[in-house]
Amino acid sequence: MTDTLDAFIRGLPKAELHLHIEGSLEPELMFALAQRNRIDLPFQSVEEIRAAYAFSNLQDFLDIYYQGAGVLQTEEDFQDLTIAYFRRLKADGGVHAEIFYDPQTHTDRGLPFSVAADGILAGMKQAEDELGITSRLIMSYLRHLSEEAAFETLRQAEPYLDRFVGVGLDSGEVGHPPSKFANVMKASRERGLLINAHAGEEGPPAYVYEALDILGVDRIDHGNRALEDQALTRRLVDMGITLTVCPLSNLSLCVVKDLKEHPMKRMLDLGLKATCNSDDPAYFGGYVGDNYIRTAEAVGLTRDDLATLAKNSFSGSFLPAADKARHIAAVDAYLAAQ
Ligand SMILES: Nc1ncnc2[nH]cnc12
Ligand SMILES: [Zn+2]
Repeated sequence: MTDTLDAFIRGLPKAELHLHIEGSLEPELMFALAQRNRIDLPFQSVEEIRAAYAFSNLQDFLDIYYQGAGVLQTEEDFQDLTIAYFRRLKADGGVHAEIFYDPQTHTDRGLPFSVAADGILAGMKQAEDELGITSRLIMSYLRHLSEEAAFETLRQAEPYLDRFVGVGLDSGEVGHPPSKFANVMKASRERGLLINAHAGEEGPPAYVYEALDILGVDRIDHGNRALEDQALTRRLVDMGITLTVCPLSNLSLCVVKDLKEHPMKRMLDLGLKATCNSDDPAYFGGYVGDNYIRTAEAVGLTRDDLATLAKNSFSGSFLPAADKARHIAAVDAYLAAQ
């Protein structure tokens, strides 16, 4: 990889559309918050934490990720976590982000609903004021829990609904198909929320069909396994559905064995609206810029491919049409200036 491609990617204006804020908790901050909140961690050092980040599948990762989130106790903790992420995004040329958080991970350990929500929203405002980065917040339902528990989360979220752009569906996919959440997703949509679902990360193409047909999703998170089904792939292309693809996550969680086998290039060549994202960057070895760079290296993305990814990140965002057009024009202007 030449330095020039690295610089080209970091300067390319982009949005991140698939980021779990709890997944941006770096070991250093985990240690600092554990100390601040007098919480014992089962690790003696930052190096020991990083050494534990060797996953063979999604569940391996989730076990450590939910444990790590336990150090987040106060609004200030969530604000510190959030602004730290946006500083990284700024360094990678990010100008907008639509971020997930998992309310149930926090309410289930006794925090009031307001603590995480207010802290993250404060961090997002700080990012806009200090860094000029805009953002939107998406609350995700944990799919290993019941639909009833998701309904309870929607009830608790009632005072915040004007500050959430949408809902998501995450956590362990296999055995928890989108159809399990049909009613709560319908209720969420009726409250004006846009619908996202992780589908086709580890789960089969049938889960992607369910996300489309039963949930009526506005975006699919991951979507890799849709490529196993030609008719489904064609449908995603025809519908222009945005896929929030996460290459380094896919590598860490063994969705692909080698980054050289990653389908990103194939997705673009097929005309899918793929975007490039980091998912849980503190756990998967890279933020959004690293995801662009390492994928470009591994599968041979051209500058035009990279610009397409950046444009897809804006066209697939939940921003108003005029803002999308302004950001896409900025990508074209950036390309023309090279
Ligand atoms: N990659 C992922 N898949 C499902 N749930 C998640 N929660 C955080 N990251 C996730
Ligand atoms: Zn995810």
